[in-house]
Amino acid sequence: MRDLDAHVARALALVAPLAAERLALGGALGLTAARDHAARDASPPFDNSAMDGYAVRSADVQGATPASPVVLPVAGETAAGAPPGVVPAGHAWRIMTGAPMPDGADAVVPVESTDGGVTDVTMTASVGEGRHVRRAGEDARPGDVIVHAGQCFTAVRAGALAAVGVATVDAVRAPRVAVIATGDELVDVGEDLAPGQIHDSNSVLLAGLLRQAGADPVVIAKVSDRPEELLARIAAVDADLIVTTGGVSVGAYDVVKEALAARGVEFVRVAMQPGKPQGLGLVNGTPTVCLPGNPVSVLVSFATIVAPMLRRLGGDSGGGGIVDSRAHEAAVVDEGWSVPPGRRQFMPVRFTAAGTVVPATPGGSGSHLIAGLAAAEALADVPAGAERVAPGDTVNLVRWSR
Ligand SMILES: Nc1nc2c(c(=O)[nH]1)N[C@H]1C(S)=C(S)[C@@H](COP(=O)(O)OP(=O)(O)OC[C@H]3O[C@@H](n4cnc5c(N)ncnc54)[C@H](O)[C@@H]3O)O[C@H]1N2
Ligand code: MOO
Repeated sequence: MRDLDAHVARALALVAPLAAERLALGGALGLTAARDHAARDASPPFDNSAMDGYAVRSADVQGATPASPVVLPVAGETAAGAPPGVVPAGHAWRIMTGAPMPDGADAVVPVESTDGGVTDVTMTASVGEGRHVRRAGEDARPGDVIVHAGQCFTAVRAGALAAVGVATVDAVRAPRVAVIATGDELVDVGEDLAPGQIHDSNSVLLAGLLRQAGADPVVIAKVSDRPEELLARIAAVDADLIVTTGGVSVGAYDVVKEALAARGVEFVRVAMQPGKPQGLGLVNGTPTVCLPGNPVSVLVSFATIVAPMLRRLGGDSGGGGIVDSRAHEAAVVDEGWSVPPGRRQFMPVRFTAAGTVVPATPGGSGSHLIAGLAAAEALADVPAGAERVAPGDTVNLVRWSR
């Protein structure tokens, strides 16, 4: 059996980063930055107040207490969105959160420490210089790199770029992926099941996993166990990656193996559970991954083999391992389970209220337990050689979307 890391290395050797394209910021969500993206504007763009209150020269309110308040005339006011005013010495300036500091002021007295006056204001607390003032550029200065090449444009990073005035970005285009489920037993969800039939859930699962990973599932198809049908479907595909499910094992009707073994795909057994039977190769020049049919095996194979390929296609330079090298996570196990001999195990787990993990499906690791998988929040990555995972053990976690 082939070691999983060796298999992933071969998978990564099949793919190379795709070209970049210029996009509006909002259209780049989930894609990878093709270059560093720097701030155009400062954040904050100007000195402004962190509080509703009064901008003052801090020296003018020194020593103010409830017992000996300081009274200052109010020279004017600024709301957020208005240009800054000018506060003369010995005066206060009414100001709202986010409004620009008036020239002359160096601190803000919150309204709670005043009587809220509009012509004169009584201050019952002093403030130090700079208090409650948000300085221009303290968050970012023009030219500061906000998103680095190779990082994903997440919602948070898009928000950060918007704040510093970046409206257009260069992103690696989304990988175009064809999903082909195989099996005579498959019918679309929404249709009634005749005896022996099951709903094609792998297509739905894979298309969703691809979307969540920032890829574009351009083909979502299901074919029968006839090799000609599979080959015709593949011949019509224009994609960066083909992912098939089912038909890779040792059964009499293992269509994928039958059709693709002589066309560039190598079928191997990988030392993991689930997901042992796997195929990998170039079909008509297109990187092709053939996953087993069991739905839990599909999820595990996606997280361990397909996701790193998508990251490489998307230009991610981050190591190319199973897990994004910057996203390691671990958890303590609350309820143990057994581990198959000689195979690295990926157990679907869910979190307890205490932050520990337990198997997501009662009874453990059946690779057909797709409905039970709805409770899963992560995969516990258990090294080969362990006999059991016991309560109190720490396990590494693998996620399947970013
Ligand atoms: N004699 C042996 N039998 C099996 C072995 C083995 O080593 N020796 N390995 C088992 C393991 S492990 C796996 S995993 C499966 C892999 O089988 P295939 O990839 O050939 O997949 P199928 O036989 O086509 O399907 C397996 C299972 O999954 C269901 N399935 C398939 N496609 C879908 C779909 N699109 N949506 C939902 N469910 C699907 C299918 O009905 C089967 O129940 O082989 C074991 N057998
Ligand atoms: O290796 Mo199979 O993938 O156990 O279900």
